[in-house]
Amino acid sequence: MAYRNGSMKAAAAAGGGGGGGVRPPGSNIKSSSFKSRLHPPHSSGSALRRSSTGNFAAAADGVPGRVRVAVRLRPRNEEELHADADFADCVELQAELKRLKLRKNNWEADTYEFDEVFTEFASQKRVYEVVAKPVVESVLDGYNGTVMAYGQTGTGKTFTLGKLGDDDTSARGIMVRAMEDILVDISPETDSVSVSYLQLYMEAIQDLLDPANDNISIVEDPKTGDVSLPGATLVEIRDQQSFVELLRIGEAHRIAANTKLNTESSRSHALLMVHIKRSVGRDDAVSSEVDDSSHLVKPSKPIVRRSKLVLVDLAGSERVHKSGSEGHMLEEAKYINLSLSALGKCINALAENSSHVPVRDSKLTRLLKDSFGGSARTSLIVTIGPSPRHRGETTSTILFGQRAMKVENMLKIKEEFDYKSLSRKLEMQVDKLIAENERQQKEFDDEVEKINLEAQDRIAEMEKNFAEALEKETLKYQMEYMESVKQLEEKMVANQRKQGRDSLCNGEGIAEDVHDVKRLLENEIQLRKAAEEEVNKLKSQLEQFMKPEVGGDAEILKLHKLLEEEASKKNELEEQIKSLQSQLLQMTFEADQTRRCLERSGSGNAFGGLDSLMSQVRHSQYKDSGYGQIAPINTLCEQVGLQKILSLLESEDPSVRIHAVKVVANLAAEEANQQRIVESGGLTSLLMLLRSFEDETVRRVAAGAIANLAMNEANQELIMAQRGISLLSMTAADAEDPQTLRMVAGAIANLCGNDKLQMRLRSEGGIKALLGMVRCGHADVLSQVARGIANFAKCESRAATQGTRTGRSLLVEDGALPWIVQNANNEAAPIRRHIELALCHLAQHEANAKDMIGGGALWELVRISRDCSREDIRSLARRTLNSSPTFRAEMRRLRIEC
Ligand SMILES: Nc1ncnc2c1ncn2[C@@H]1O[C@H](COP(=O)(O)OP(=O)(O)OP(=O)(O)O)[C@@H](O)[C@H]1O
Repeated sequence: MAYRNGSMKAAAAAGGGGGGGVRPPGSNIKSSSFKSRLHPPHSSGSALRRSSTGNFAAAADGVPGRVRVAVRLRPRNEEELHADADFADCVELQAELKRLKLRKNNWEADTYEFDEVFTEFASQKRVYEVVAKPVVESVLDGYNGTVMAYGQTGTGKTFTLGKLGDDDTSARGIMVRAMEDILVDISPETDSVSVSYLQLYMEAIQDLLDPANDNISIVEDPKTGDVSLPGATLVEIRDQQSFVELLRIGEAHRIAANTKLNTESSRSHALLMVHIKRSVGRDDAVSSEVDDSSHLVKPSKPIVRRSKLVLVDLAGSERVHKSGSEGHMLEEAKYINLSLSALGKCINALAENSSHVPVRDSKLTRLLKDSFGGSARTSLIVTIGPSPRHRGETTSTILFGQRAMKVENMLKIKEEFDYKSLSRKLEMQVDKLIAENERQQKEFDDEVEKINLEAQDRIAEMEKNFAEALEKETLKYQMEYMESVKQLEEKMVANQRKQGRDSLCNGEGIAEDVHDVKRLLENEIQLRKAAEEEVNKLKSQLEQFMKPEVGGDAEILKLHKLLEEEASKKNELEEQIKSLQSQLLQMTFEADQTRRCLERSGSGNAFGGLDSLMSQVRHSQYKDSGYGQIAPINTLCEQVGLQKILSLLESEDPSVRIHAVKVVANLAAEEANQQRIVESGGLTSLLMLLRSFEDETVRRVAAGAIANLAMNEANQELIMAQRGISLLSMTAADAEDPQTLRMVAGAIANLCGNDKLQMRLRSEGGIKALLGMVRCGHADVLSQVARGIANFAKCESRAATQGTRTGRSLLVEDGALPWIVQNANNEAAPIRRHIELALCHLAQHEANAKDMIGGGALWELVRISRDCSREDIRSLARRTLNSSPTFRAEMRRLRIEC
């Protein structure tokens, strides 16, 4: 067994990468491998990538990568089986040792070591996986790659690279299998694959996908040295089927010829260029412009890797005398050989690290500039035939492969920013930001609206509270004022009573009373001051409220109005105080007058001398007792005579007077007797009895009799004419017994129902007498008082309707309203009923409306209109409220519906 010479050994040793070159037997020959021991950066981790053991670290600076070379032996063809039947193959393969022995003769052989040695039995699959797959993987990782077949014509270059395997998929060549792996690995959403298919024929580059395009220029990037063919058709590949179709089209356009050595001899170099563009996002490479937007997802900076896989099916080198090429085919052969020879020279130069590599000698070397000594990962498969007849060509091929193994490439990854993709991503980001901004703006607007509404609600509530507080205060001061007036009036009545009772009234008592009244006035002045202070307080609250942020102009105007009303009420109070002061002066004057008058007249006994009648009365009583039954009063009257009975009313004997008054009262209860009693002077006598302070019974019975007489309209006028109202008022002020008061109140109540007596009754203190009696608190008394007020109000209302009366009610003027309002909801039904009617009558007169509103009567009227158990009163109240403009306006203001 022969070995190659020493110079080859040295060259092989210098080849690096742990492989290649001829090694002497027993020397430390390392088995080379197509599989690199380096791993590429940014591996996508696909199944395809996992099969790779390539290592391409430090891609930016490039990693060294020797050209890998495999040799493939074609099986003997038909012709060789016959022609060389008696001869052994010119090569002997030791595949497991990756060695090839080239026989020089029967006893001598040269041994060559390759990165891989494929016997004639090697499958297409294995050839692909060993030779091409590592390159394909590198390309998918972003490196350029070249797989090239070189060999004598007819040795299986096209078979190895371009076989489509239509009928037998196991026969598929490297081109088909490479694309299958590429399509499996890439992501259709972010990556793209496109191909161009060209042939270099007689130094012209023709587009196999568009044969008319037959003079494509080679463009070299002066900076990077990258080679490109911008004029070539570039077809994007989406599926395997369309790719195979493309190959079929290209194959159909490839120039081939029938030579002696190959019936389908390719007459051109074919180059399939597969361009891969892959997007690789990098989270660590975020642009500073978006760093501030921490709430946003940072867009990764889009990186694109562009790589290129070049699959080269070289035309076969041929000895023209063997191939039988002549004429045009000879020309073709010359071009083929010329370009292959140029390729060989370049590889020699590169293998020997020559400073000059004659790349420009042919288009083939220009096209493959990157594949040998460039930045691509390159695999070369050299195909050989077994025939000893072609030993020379086989040797030449093997030596070409050996030299190629010494060529060192510097693998570089090509990455660039994908500005288009970045722009798209940023646009999406901007859209998101705009949408987010709009959402936040809407949220903000909604929030502002909500706050506005809440503020309005709060202002409305404050307004309401303020109005309520104001109203409450007003009411409070009015009540206090009324209370003061009442006290004054009580005092006045007490004075009257004292004047009437004490014949010798001395100046000291009056002075005391005057002093008391003055004290009350001082209290009143204090109250007025308190009211003024309250008004000032309200004013300051108003000023506070007038601040722009609290209330608007309308609110301020409203408050002004309320203040004005408050001030006018205060003025009214002052007026009333003045009036009370003048009344006090009048009272003092009258008291003096009365005292003087009494001093002048002295006291006397107007009654007497009726003993006989008395005995009859006593007898009558006795008879009643003795017979067990009461004799009818009328019978007594007939027997004794009315005149006689009436005269007994003035008897000096108190017991006689009592019996006599009882008799008269019983008679007065009969309507038929009333006129006779009055005509006979009974009314006068009865009125006089009211003065008999010493006996409550006499006064009570007399008052009852007067009350009965007062039921008759004619008698009412007589009672009034005889100053009966003054006497009744006096009794009302003085009496303590509820029954006496009930009788007096009943009598006055009857008088109140007379239209003609209204003014006089009032001027003689009838209303005040009525009101004075409420101090008693007895329901019977209160009921009579309420009845009197209702009667009076009814007459007033009638007079107002008839136009005979104007101005506000005398009841109101005499201060009846607070008591009326206070008792409008009295639990005793008779009292309540009379007062409800009184309120309705008062309300019918528009002049009373303002006082009634001020006094709180409106609320009672509204309640009556809603709750009164009697339908007629309910509807009367409703009608009354609705017919009064003042009430209507107030109800609108208070948002009350009736
Ligand atoms: N490994 C192989 N196994 C079986 N048949 C093969 C093998 N290699 C080549 N052949 C056959 O040999 C013949 C020639 O092969 P092919 O056309 O691929 O050679 P070539 O090197 O491309 O020739 P040329 O350079 O003239 O184009 C074909 O019929 C092919 O089928």
